[in-house]
Amino acid sequence: MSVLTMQDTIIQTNNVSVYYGDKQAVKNISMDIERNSVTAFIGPSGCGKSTLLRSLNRMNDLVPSCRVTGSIVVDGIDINSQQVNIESLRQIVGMVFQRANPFFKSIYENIAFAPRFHGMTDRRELDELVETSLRKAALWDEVKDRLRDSALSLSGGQQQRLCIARAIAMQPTILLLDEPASALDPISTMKIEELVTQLKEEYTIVIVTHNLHQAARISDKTAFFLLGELIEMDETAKIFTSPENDKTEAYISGRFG
Ligand SMILES: Nc1ncnc2c1ncn2[C@@H]1O[C@H](COP(=O)(O)OP(=O)(O)OP(=O)(O)O)[C@@H](O)[C@H]1O
Repeated sequence: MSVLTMQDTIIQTNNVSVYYGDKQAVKNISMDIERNSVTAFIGPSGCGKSTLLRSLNRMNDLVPSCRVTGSIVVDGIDINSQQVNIESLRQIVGMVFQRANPFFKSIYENIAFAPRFHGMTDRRELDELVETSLRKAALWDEVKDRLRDSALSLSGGQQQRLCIARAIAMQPTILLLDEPASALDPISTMKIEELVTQLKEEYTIVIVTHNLHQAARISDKTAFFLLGELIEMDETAKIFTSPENDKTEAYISGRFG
């Protein structure tokens, strides 16, 4: 492997399995994810996409029955090592969930709350961070005159972009998006898709989606999962036009799932 290739890999999973109690939800997954790319996880419901995604920032730690084996290296750090500080990890690897979950606070506070908690107290610095984060999440123009309004006064699509802005404010390297547009109308979905395409200039994005058209539109690489196994991962164009595996072909052509 060339040095350049190694530098380009920002997430490397090696033989990762995830169990809920005795049940194995993710089976021996080894994959490389490139820096500043969009990778889509696709596959039928229950195939382990979200479970694998959540293991990339140790969100599964919150599930007592959950156990992860194998190694996951993120930006050179073995994230399952005892020494890893989970808060720092989640700062590097931000996450946005299917249902927008803004805090019951103002639009401004949704962005400023965590950075302030982590020590940024200068008002001007916080103002700047709020503006930059909202701009990057393509929400600034819609909310700049109502920053003190409750985040809950925003539409569902705006709330989801606010959650993306909130994740961006922590200056992550990687953004994990778990079906971020599945609860949104087509226009809000389009905005999220445009946003993902812009954000990959600065961040590495891994997105779980049920929407195959969405995966085809916005991702560089696509990984197809079935019953906890990674069946095939390749350039998105290849997965959707000439996949190697018959099961991938059957799934993308709508024959099951
Ligand atoms: N907290 C949990 N406790 C026990 N089992 C779980 C838990 N979360 C997920 N599972 C099981 O693990 C398997 C994989 O679930 P996961 O949510 O990762 O799949 P998915 O591909 O993301 O599905 P979907 O597309 O429906 O969100 C499923 O069988 C599911 O029932």
